[in-house]
Amino acid sequence: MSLQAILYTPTPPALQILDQLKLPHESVYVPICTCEDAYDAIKRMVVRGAPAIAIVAALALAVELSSGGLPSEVGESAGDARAYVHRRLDYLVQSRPTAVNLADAAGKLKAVVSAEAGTAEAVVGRYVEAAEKMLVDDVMDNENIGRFGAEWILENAKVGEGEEKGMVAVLTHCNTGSLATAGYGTALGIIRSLNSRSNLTHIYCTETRPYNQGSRLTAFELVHDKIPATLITDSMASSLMSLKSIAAVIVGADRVAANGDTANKIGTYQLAIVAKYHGVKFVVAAPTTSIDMKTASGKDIVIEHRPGKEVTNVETVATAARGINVYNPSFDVTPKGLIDAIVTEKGVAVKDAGGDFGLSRFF
Ligand SMILES: CSC[C@H]1O[C@H](OP(=O)(O)O)[C@H](O)[C@@H]1O
Repeated sequence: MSLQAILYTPTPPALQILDQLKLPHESVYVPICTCEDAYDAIKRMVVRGAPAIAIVAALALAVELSSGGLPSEVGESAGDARAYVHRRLDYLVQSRPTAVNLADAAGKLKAVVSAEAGTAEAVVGRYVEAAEKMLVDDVMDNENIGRFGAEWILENAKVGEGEEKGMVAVLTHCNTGSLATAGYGTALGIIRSLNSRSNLTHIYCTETRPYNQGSRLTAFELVHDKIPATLITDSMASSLMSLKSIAAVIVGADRVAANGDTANKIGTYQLAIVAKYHGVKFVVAAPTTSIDMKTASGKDIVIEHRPGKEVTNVETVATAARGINVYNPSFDVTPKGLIDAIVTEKGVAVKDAGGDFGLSRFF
């Protein structure tokens, strides 16, 4: 049975998320009944992953509207309903700033309700229908990313010879699987596709300090799926690429700027530098919901900084000297020059002779 970060039923309207702060030790689902529940869960990273947080936010409002309808103080007109939906989405978008998926979903949902000229009930109905479609679409997008990414790597990366003819070993960072999306995953979706085609010899996953998405979540998914995998600390990645034949580094994205610069989990940028040095392909897996054509380049991407306790503590145990200052940016930006391919559900973008990814063709 595949792992699911998000459980949703339309009737009765109910949303539950897997508490990722408790993984890998416990698999506990927690109910999300209101936008406040969703905001808190996203902020505290009970649920995380660029696509997953967008879908949880969208469905939380769907459950809130389906369960209790519009609050009495909102009014009964379609205009009142539209304004209320806009306000709730604006609130949810503030929960985490770097991943564009949340703002992208909010913008699309606002457009849907703004186009509904009927009654307040019709506005609510259109919203719920559009939010539910995001859950379904994300899985299909990830399966397409998996297929396109596996094909590109096998055609363009250093594949094995002899006994490992046509096979590849790859490295991934953070968690981009079923625990970061509605299912299957983006970068991990490519890895699942390589594995299902029997073209994967091994995957190395980084621990991904300080939240440990790699050791706690990606390792959990790979063991669950019985995919041959090895966990390394973040500091081992350059040595691994110097000693092992790694065909590609495959990572996710929180926000791909219009020029291809990519914000992703902290530590991604240094992996791209090391990959370039060792001639290893560097592949970004990003649904078009992670591409922000309104942000020109990486320098314009807001980087979330998180509490120092994520660095000084492992769960409740303090491991750092009390009183030390902490620098804890949750993301960094990899410049487009270090990226060989951006794999979307609509196809693979590579740079032209002028260094342009031409991402506008996907919109
Ligand atoms: C397909 S998930 C994309 C992206 O989201 C993760 O960030 P976080 O765990 O802080 O939500 C990570 O950067 C993944 O690469």
